[in-house]
Amino acid sequence: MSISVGEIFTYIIQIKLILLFSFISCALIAYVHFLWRKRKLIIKSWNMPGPLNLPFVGGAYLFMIRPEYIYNRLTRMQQDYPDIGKIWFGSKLVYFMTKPEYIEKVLGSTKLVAKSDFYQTIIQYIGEGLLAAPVPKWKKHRKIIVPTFNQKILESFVEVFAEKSLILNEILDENVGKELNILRVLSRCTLDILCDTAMGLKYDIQRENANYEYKMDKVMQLVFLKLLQIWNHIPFVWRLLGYEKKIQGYLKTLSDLIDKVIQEKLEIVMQKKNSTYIEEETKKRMVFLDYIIESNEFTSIELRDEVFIFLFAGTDTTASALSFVFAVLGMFTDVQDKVLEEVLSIIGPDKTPGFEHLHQLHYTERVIKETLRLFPVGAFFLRYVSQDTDFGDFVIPKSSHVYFGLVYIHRNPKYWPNPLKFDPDRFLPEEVAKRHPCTYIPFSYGPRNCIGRYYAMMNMKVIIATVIRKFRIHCQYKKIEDIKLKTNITLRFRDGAKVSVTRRDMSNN
Ligand code: HEM
Repeated sequence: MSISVGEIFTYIIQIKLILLFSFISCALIAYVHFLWRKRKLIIKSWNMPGPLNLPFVGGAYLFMIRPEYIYNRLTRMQQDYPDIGKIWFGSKLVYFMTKPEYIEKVLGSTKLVAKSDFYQTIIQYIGEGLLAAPVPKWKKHRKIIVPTFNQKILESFVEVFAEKSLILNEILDENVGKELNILRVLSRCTLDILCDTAMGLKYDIQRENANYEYKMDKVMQLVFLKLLQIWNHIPFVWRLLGYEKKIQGYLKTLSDLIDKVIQEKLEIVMQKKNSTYIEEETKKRMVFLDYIIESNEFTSIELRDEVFIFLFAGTDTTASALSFVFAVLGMFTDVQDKVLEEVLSIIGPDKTPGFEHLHQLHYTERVIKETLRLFPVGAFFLRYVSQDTDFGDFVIPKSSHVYFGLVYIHRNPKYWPNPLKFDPDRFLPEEVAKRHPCTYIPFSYGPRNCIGRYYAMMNMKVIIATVIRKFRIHCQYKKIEDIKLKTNITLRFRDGAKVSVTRRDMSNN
């Protein structure tokens, strides 16, 4: 029996129709299943405003744009839905809030300390250190780590901040008059400082050319892409695009540094154990890594994860914040002159900055705070809502997530009049007292806030004081509006910092 060409054609059409029908049916069943599984969240969040959600992807289609524009879109979303809004990101219900009272309710709670599932990507590549750790581990580790940054220990770090800032000055001196990649120079400096202070190991990272900061930046860019571009959640697509190979390549160099840090430290600890005489000096220099090793509470993987998270959270953030401070000082010469004047009057023209000086640098501190208001380098973070939480007018249901985007929170005209004006006096104590504490949260807020905030402030003051006495800082941007932002987890200049330095003639500054 022979089959005609026409019949073959009809069969093919029929098979195609069956396949199409099966596909649509499967998609429909999957979608109904999704709606059924998420019914409680859907019903409870029904009246909350937010952008249009499409089946399967929710509002994630909004982020199908060039990565450098994603943060702007997130900021616009906060602006479009004042106080609070919601978006479905795939199967995740995410609230974004800007009203300080709401923010306080979440961040101030001792019950809502879990990080959102979005941190799984951080865990996958950087590990389960404090920043992303699940709650039981976080509680145990935070209790051990907090005392390793107490005032006495911080005080002993000032000497290192100053010593490493002098190397930074040498590097700046070699680059006088050139437009610098200031973020890179500062990242090397803060990494050098962190290895010496928190890890107790002396390296010469500022002079070495290992490019740790470059690779860390790349890792963060890729983590950010994986977080916010939903197709990257599919492992096959992520690999196909070549991102897995790239990120593993960058991670290799960072892993080598972490292994080196831990290996050297363990050797020192062993030597100490085997020696009957422990020098007073060694005892005095016990720091973060010594304490966590000697606590015997960390497995080798946990130790590695904590070192990694501190190398990232403690260096990239501070360097990024400083790069914005430098840009601001370069843009507003009157502010720069006032900072210099304060540094000269409190520390003097040549004296090494000491702990006793730092709390007297009031104006410098206000400049740093105002910079962190406009450029909150820990640009966003998320929490997981582990129980229904009543906000009076509405309830945020269990199993949803909350997104905090700091640029909009810090530039919200409702709480910050003339928000783009750079005005350090917003941080005079009497002005601060007028505001709700959650209008300004550069170091987050509540029990899971930044563990290194005092360290960071002291580190920044020493670096600024050291640099400003030797160099005049210049920046090509003229006003805050000119600085376009992007983020790779931490905040960055979209078009570079455009900062340069010239030597200061101290006879007329
Ligand atoms: C200007 C500098 C810094 C800024 C703006 C900053 C900002 C932040 C923010 C916003 C968070 C909360 C992140 C989240 O909830 O996901 C955080 C957490 C954290 N920061 Fe910082 N940080 C800075 C410097 C540092 C330094 C110097 C260290 C360490 C020496 C550090 C260590 C950490 C750690 C370990 C966490 C996680 C805390 C926890 O979950 O318990 N940070 N930081």
